[in-house]
Amino acid sequence: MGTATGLELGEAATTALTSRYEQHLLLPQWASAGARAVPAVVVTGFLGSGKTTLVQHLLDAGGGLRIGVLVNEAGHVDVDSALLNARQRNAAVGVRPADLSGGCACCAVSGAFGDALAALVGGRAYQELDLLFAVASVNALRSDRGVVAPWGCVSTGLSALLVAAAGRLDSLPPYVSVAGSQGLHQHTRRPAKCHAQPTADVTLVETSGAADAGALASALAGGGFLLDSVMCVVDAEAGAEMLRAAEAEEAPGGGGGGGGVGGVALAQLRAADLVVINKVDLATLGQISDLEDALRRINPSARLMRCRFGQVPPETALGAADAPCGGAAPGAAAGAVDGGMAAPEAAAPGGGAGDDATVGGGGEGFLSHEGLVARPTPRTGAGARPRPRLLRQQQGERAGNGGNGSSDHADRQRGAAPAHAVAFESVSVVLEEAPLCMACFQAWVAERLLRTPGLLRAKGVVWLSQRRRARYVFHLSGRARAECRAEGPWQGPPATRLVLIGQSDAAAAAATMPALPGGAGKESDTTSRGEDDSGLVEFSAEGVPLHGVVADLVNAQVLRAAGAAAAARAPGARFLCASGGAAPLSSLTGLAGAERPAAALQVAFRPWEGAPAGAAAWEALAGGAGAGAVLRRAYAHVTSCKCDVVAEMRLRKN
Ligand SMILES: Nc1nc2c(ncn2[C@@H]2O[C@H](COP(=O)(O)OP(=O)(O)OP(=O)(O)O)[C@@H](O)[C@H]2O)c(=O)[nH]1
Repeated sequence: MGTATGLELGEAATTALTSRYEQHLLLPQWASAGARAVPAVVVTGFLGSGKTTLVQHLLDAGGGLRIGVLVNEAGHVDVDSALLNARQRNAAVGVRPADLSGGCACCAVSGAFGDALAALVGGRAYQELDLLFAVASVNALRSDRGVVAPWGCVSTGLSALLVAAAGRLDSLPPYVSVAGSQGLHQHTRRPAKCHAQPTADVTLVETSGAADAGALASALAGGGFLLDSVMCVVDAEAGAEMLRAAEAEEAPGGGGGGGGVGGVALAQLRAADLVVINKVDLATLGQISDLEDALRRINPSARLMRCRFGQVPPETALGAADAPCGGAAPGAAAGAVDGGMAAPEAAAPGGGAGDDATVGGGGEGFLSHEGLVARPTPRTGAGARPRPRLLRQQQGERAGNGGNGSSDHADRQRGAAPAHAVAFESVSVVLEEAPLCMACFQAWVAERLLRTPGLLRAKGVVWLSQRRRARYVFHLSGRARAECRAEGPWQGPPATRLVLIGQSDAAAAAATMPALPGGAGKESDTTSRGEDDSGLVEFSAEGVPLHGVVADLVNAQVLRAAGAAAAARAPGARFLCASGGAAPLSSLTGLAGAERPAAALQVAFRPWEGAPAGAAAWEALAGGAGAGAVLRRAYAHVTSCKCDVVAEMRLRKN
């Protein structure tokens, strides 16, 4: 099945996950559990690093496995489950949302999470499902409160077969106990037991990027779930810089005390069994190499794995704690750091040649799952299974050695505020009455969101007047990279719902929208009118990819040229949206450039005095040196070659 990024999953990938799962069930600790415990994987990572993207990939790769997902979300607008649901072929089922309000949610998360787990395994709908896709939304921030989102499901039949084959029949006594409201060390408090028939094969737990995974892991481990491993996703482009700052902050005299952004990131990394270095398409080999050095310093025993768009080999979702530690697998080249995979295209150690080039798909030094031959991770001994690092840490802390991770919750026990509670604020923006003018939205993004210091993340869905029927998904993450793309029609009533997350009052500052409804800008007038296409130009480059044409590069050129031309002529007119087309939707990450192919691009111009409308505006702004010319130049050689592929370039006004 194609993903939103256009990357394909092979049958081998799904089979690999299934066979990894079978191996799990045959392990002695699972067989002797006396209950049908469900393996649980905690997926953590800093804000915007790509957790949802990775989880989505694993869901796509799930094949016959019934995978439940609990999403620990920041902010009261539950964006992540909406985003996941949007891409799922699942129907939502009617499990009543649970209110998780009250208290610092990361520290109250065990109780809330416990309730979510209990409901998960006890609900009637759950009993009827083959595969559960569960989303538990838990607020990890101070200002907003979370809710547990409705759960969705898909049906397959393979899992029952696997369970039977492994001798783990559903008639085994089911038992789930989840407990604790005070974080890592008190997971036996407030026991909440639920007798039910758990039928999910694997539970993936996605934490919000601001959350400490410890409380979630404790709740899982203290219940009928077996904590399999903790994965931490890191942004290849933004990661090294952030970790440098975090380590400096943590150093004696650094003044951080773990209460800043970096403290949360370090705690997450130290708890990880597997660190996924995501977004390698945006980073140079030098950046990735620096990042890997930092990661090995912070957590020498974690496995490291590079990928883009979360495309890890699906079977790594299970058994990360089993793999040989220390980064590189035996026999793998230095830098090719997957403990469980053969790696024919090993990354160049130390950055290698091409240090200045980003590491795109298949580029030098890039290690992706494509082309890799999956094989099971070797075990360290007959039946041996190392405990996930997080559990080892907790054990160490209880034994009084302090450990490295989860000092946040240790602080909490000593009465101090948890680190994340003082580090982040979230603000939700909900506009239901009218769609937004695309140009105004773009201007707000370019002039406000991208220029507010301390704003770490923004995401959500956007309702635009130029495309009322299309549901646009917006992300701002990493190094001020903004992306907005249409993802099909609205499933429910359209509305703009955004969550902004930042340090201190950055989110609140950024949320002011002078040019949007409710604000003071005159442009807001346009939103109350009908379909408004003034200033919007959609142009398509159809027929790509062509022989001899690198669509990614062409798109990057187009966007840069259009952005530069537009920005020079009209401030705020340089933000581009990708729209759906015949080709897979693409991700236009970055304001002025894109490294990924697009089927159709949109650019909207904020009206300015004397601006011509529509296509004329496009020509006025981008005409001579703009996108049209760039496209024509890029494809010029194709028409004169012997290829039977024809480049069709169009500038199309909506
Ligand atoms: N270029 C590029 N963009 C990526 C990659 N992976 C994810 N993204 C984009 O990064 C943005 C954030 O991705 P998410 O998966 O939502 O990140 P997240 O970690 O779940 O975010 P939070 O839950 O808010 O912490 C989205 O715009 C993704 O499309 C990648 O490998 N390369």
